[in-house]
Amino acid sequence: MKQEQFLSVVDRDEAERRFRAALEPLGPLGVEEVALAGALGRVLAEDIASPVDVPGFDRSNMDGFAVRAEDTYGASEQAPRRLRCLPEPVVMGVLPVGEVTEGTAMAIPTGGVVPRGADAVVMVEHTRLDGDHVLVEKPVTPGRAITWAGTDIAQGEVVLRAFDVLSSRETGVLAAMGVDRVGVVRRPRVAILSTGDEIIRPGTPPLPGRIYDSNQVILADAVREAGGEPVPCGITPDAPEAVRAALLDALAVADLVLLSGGTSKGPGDLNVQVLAEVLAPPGILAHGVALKPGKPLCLAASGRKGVVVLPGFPTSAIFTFHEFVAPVLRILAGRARPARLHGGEADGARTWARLPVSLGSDGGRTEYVLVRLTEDAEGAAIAYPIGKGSGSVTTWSHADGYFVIPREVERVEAGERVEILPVAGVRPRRVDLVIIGSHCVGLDVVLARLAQRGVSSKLIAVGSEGGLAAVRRGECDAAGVHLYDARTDSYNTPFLEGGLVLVPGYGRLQGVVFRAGDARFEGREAAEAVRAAAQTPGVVMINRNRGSGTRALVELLLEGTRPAGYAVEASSHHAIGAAVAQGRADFGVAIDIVARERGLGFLPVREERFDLVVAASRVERPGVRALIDELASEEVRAALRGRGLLA
Ligand SMILES: Nc1nc2c(c(=O)[nH]1)N[C@H]1C(S)=C(S)[C@@H](COP(=O)(O)OP(=O)(O)OC[C@H]3O[C@@H](n4cnc5c(N)ncnc54)[C@H](O)[C@@H]3O)O[C@H]1N2
Ligand code: MOO
Repeated sequence: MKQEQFLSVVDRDEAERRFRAALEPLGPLGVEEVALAGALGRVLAEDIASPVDVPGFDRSNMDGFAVRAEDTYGASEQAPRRLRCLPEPVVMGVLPVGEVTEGTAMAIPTGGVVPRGADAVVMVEHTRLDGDHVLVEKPVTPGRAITWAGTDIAQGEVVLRAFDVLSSRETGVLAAMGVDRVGVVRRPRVAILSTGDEIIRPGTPPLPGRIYDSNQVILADAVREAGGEPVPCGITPDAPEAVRAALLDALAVADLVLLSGGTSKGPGDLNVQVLAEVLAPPGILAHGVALKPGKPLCLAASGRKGVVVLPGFPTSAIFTFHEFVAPVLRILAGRARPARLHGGEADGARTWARLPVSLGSDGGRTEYVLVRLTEDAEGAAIAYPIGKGSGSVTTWSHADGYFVIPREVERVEAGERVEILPVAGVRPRRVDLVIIGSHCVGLDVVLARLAQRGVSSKLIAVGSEGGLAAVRRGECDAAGVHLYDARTDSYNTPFLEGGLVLVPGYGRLQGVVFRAGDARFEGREAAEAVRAAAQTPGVVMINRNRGSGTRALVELLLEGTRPAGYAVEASSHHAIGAAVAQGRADFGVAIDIVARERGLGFLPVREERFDLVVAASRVERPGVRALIDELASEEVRAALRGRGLLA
């Protein structure tokens, strides 16, 4: 099959308009009856009027005696009223046969039916027994300790309304009215199909070049959250026949069909062509939408059944799901709320935040930038863009919200204010400790300990320099840094200035990593091995990004040489480990933990310091105090050593 260009890239709102128009009239699906036991989370399809009074009878609220209030007037401990006890007490669950008349009382339990003639209940604590009489020591007014029939719910009263979502509060009320089956809106069935030769199921062993199917899971659960019922359809290879067969099956069972992947321009991106062949009119409505993430999105319909090919990249897939699909699902499920995720009316909390960094945008595409929020010293919100790209799976799960860069805007400057819109299902929460900077496994150890102590934290990974800048601007409590100063040949301390305090962290052993058994490195001394490798034809290195502490070390070892691979700059220790393990490079510089985790050879060079930098003005904050205490504690230092760190 030949590759075709995107039909035409349309505006976001135009794409949505076409999709909605094709599905019209759009409203809740039909009604189905379910047992109360399975009604949680369902949407009521009808108003519920109570078939009974609740309570169904005048009920005593106390253990005591049913009396005529007027017989107790004037009673006191000194001068109690003496009433004759009727021989038959009220029995739970049974209508009393006797009657309370002037000068008499009937023993009654809490929840018992108030007998004829009585208009109040005296609690047992205010009475004494005297043979077959009861002495009442306190007067009661009519109605005292009685709940009258129908005062909680009157028969015929509408208690729950159509489109109420049933939570435990509502199901309890239904039970109290004796209702055990309810009419609810049928849940839209959403078929979910992942496509791609490289996609494998979670739970199977990892394979080189393969990717776990995360879209299927996040989409299925997002469908549930929107009130739908996912119909997982598994993984289909990039083969038109396979996709066609799976699509036909999906169309037969579902109210809406979602595919992910295979919608851009690669040779395996055939899904849209299969759609074009298989779908009944109107077919494809938009393929290519001017937004980021999500450009290759394809919106289609087969009859009035929506069919959507979401981009394969996880962030793009879930973002476009929430933009275009979830609102439709909520309507079908009877859960529609009037406001859209963005635009016009408010939907959840909206806030403004300041951007700490400048940001370029493609222009020509509406760009959605997912952010993590923190606060500056004055409590103003700061929005850190999560710059991991559409292929990231953690961007969505880390995001506290997002902002929109309109099509015509090509750059947003540091310091500009942006409007933060909520990410579906997320309520930004305050944490006790915000750390911005470089990430390290050791930091995970410390933060896990803090969590056990009830100290919540948020880590925004922007690298050492970004962290230092953030702590200077007062945007966080601490920065994790490993910054090398060549002039003093030392770490971190030279970068401290007025108002910043160093909290000692730990060391990480840096060295040369290579595939175990490689005679060019095995058993040699690091500097000498790199010197020789740099002269050997065919040896390929992998470099670190400029500005990183490790890069400075690489330069030192290379002594001005530029072996093959020098221009390839990975941005983390793990990336160095992967490149060497997978044979894309023969050596690189990383920390020994990476070598150990991947079974690589390691030639030690020197220790790098990972410390925390705190603003002096924040040292006494409880979260920061706890961080300092934990880092100094012997348990944490032992745990750090256990992870191979020098503590
Ligand atoms: N030459 C061009 N290439 C690309 C363009 C373009 O305009 N011209 N658009 C880019 C954009 S933007 C996006 S977004 C991606 C989307 O591509 P597809 O929707 O065709 O998705 P795939 O190529 O199949 O996969 C992309 C990526 O996502 C991974 N993936 C796929 N399915 C899953 C899944 N179920 N779970 C987890 N991850 C999944 C897949 O392995 C790929 O890594 O195209 C750009 N390319
Ligand atoms: O649209 Mo893609 O989602 O930008 O990466």
